[in-house]
Amino acid sequence: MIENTPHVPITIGIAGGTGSGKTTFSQELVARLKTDRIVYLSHDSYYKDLSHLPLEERIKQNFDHPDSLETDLLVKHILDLKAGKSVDIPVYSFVTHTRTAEVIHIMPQPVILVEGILIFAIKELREIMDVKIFVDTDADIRFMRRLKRDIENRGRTIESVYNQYLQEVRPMHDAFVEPSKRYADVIVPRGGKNTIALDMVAARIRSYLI
Ligand SMILES: Nc1ncnc2c1ncn2[C@@H]1O[C@H](COP(=O)(O)OP(=O)(O)O)[C@@H](O)[C@H]1O
Ligand SMILES: Nc1ccn([C@@H]2O[C@H](COP(=O)(O)O)[C@@H](O)[C@H]2O)c(=O)n1
Repeated sequence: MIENTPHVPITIGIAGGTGSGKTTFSQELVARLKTDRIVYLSHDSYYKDLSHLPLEERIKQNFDHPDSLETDLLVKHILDLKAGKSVDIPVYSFVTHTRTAEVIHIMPQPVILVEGILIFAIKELREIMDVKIFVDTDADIRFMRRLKRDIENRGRTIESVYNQYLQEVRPMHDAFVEPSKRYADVIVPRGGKNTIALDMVAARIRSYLI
């Protein structure tokens, strides 16, 4: 049950492991809704800038631990949007592990969609979500998707994806992401291809927007 009145923006969190289909699910949702009264924030945009470190040091960071993200800024941005203020979202590069010089200016809207692997694992974020959806996909499928995506889009080698997965991604998933599933209101198998779940969530948002 969503308790917000139409005057207070509603915040919907979409969590799940890396490669689970969070982005795909969010994009499908936005496409179904056919409205510009929704803003989309990814926790990924708030990775800390590592430009002060040489590249060989940047790649040694654990990007799957909560400390690698500037969560305070994401919380502030969500609260600002809820209060009717616009915000400037950082733009992050997964190739250089740095924030670019650009920002994306976002105006407040009645629906705030927030996505990220750790958003239910961090209390401050979890507590400002009105609806929590966890996209649940088997680890082997997630790894295969990630391998392809990281090589094609994030400038990685097969070896670097293997090593990062074994050293950081899998242990941090087990320590933080998987246990955070218990906080979800809805658990969605098959992610962005689950049309029943997408229709149900889209219908609930539509009724809120009327
Ligand atoms: N249900 C699906 N079937 C096949 N490929 C998918 C599916 N969901 C996502 N993908 C692909 O897997 C990759 C990772 O999906 P994405 O939505 O970006 O995951 P996440 O945001 O959870 O990391 C993308 O290349 C996407 O196109
Ligand atoms: N510089 C970085 C920052 C993050 N990552 C990885 O991104 C994953 C989270 O993004 P998804 O789109 O997959 O949910 C996370 O598992 C980090 O390992 C990275 O590789 N490099």
